[in-house]
Amino acid sequence: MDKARDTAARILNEVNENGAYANVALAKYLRRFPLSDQDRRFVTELVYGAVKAGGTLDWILRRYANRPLKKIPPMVRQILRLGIYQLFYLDRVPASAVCNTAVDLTKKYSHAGTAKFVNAVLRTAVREPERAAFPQGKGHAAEGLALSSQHPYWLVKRWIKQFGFEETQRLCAFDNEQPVLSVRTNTLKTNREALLQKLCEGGALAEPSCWTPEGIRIYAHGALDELAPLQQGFCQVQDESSMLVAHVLDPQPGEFVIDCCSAPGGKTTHIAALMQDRGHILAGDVFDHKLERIRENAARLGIQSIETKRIDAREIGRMYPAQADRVLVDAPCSGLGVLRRKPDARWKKTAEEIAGLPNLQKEILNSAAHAVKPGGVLVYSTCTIEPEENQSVAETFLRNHSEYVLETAGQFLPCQKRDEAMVQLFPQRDGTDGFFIARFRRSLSDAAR
Ligand SMILES: C[S@@+](CC[C@H](N)C(=O)[O-])C[C@H]1O[C@@H](n2cnc3c(N)ncnc32)[C@H](O)[C@@H]1O
Repeated sequence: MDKARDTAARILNEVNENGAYANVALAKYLRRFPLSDQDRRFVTELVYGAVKAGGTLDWILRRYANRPLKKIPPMVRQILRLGIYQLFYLDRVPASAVCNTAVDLTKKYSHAGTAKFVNAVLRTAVREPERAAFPQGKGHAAEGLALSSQHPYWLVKRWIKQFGFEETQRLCAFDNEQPVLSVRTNTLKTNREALLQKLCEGGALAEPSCWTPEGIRIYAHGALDELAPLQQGFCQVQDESSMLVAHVLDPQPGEFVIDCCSAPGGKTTHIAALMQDRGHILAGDVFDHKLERIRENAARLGIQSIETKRIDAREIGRMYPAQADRVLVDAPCSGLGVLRRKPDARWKKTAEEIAGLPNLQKEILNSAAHAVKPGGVLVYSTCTIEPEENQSVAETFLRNHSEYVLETAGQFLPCQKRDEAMVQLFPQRDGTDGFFIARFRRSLSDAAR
């Protein structure tokens, strides 16, 4: 029995059938079922590859399977997806090995008839690959792009409306790139030069980020749990564009700051560092188990000024009326600006789910507005590129809150200032994760209504 493919199929089953996150399921199985280093790498490649190619693999599979995929038992479906992935996307595995191992594996999970079916599907795919040629030409461009770039068709159509075809092509290509690991120097313990030196001495290939004074891009590194400076609290894993948010908030030592949607604490711990760990940061989130992650991060980084609390951000204004110097709303969002970092995310999102988000975002922002002191600052950020969750939410907020003015967020960017009042970073234009940041100031005289 091929242990690597068996493990990969079971992980895929957790992700596709039980909604598990790919990285979490992968880590769990690799811990539970020890494999050789070579097999671990193969399983990782199979799982991430097949998860990212999700809908495209199913489209290919439908060209060869004579029954609806829903009618195929779940484990057999995963085995077929893995088989198709290896045949169409991995050159180095011989086709006969792909078919034989898939058939053997099917016998473990199903009966001989199903094994025959799997054999027929995969061998036909080997003999007639042209059946799976993606549609192209007039009227098929969007579908062809969706299939070849491994993105859902609805999303590609939506982006083509927003950006045009060529920019959508570049955006999808960006999502498929290998993301660079970026870390933020913990300035409470060290400085960027010293950290860069430590990282390089440890064998990493790293360079300073051009977006923030604390950011570092790491191109080559071993396992994260063996990256000593990270374990010792000299840095925090955080995306470069996400590091801009705390700079736009611009917190000062001694202040009371509320971070409403704060887990796992990337921005909260950055805020604490900018405040030199002096003052009080209330880090709220609706999920208890996520608050634990903030406490772990704060302890590792040596931060004292953060208090975590389970709070629905829609209640924050009522609980802390006009009390905070600054409030950050890093809102729950569709995350469409960070798809390259989450191979499973693109297939889990739906247009309906996204349509429901602006209401929640507006409610949170409305409530947060009441928690800001007169003269204080409110920042709204998301990691998406959808105008409905970004500019529209900010504009509605301004219409309903005449006690707030919009400030020029672009002027608070630490390294590359912009004239934009609301900052929107696009992967295909800026080469970073997609991020949105707006900054509002409450007038000194008015009370929020
Ligand atoms: C974009 S993430 C925050 C990331 C975090 N700020 C960071 O930098 O590490 C959004 C967070 O909002 C939380 N959330 C969702 N709905 C919420 C609500 N109604 N009130 C408070 N937090 C909420 C989610 O649990 C999630 O942790």
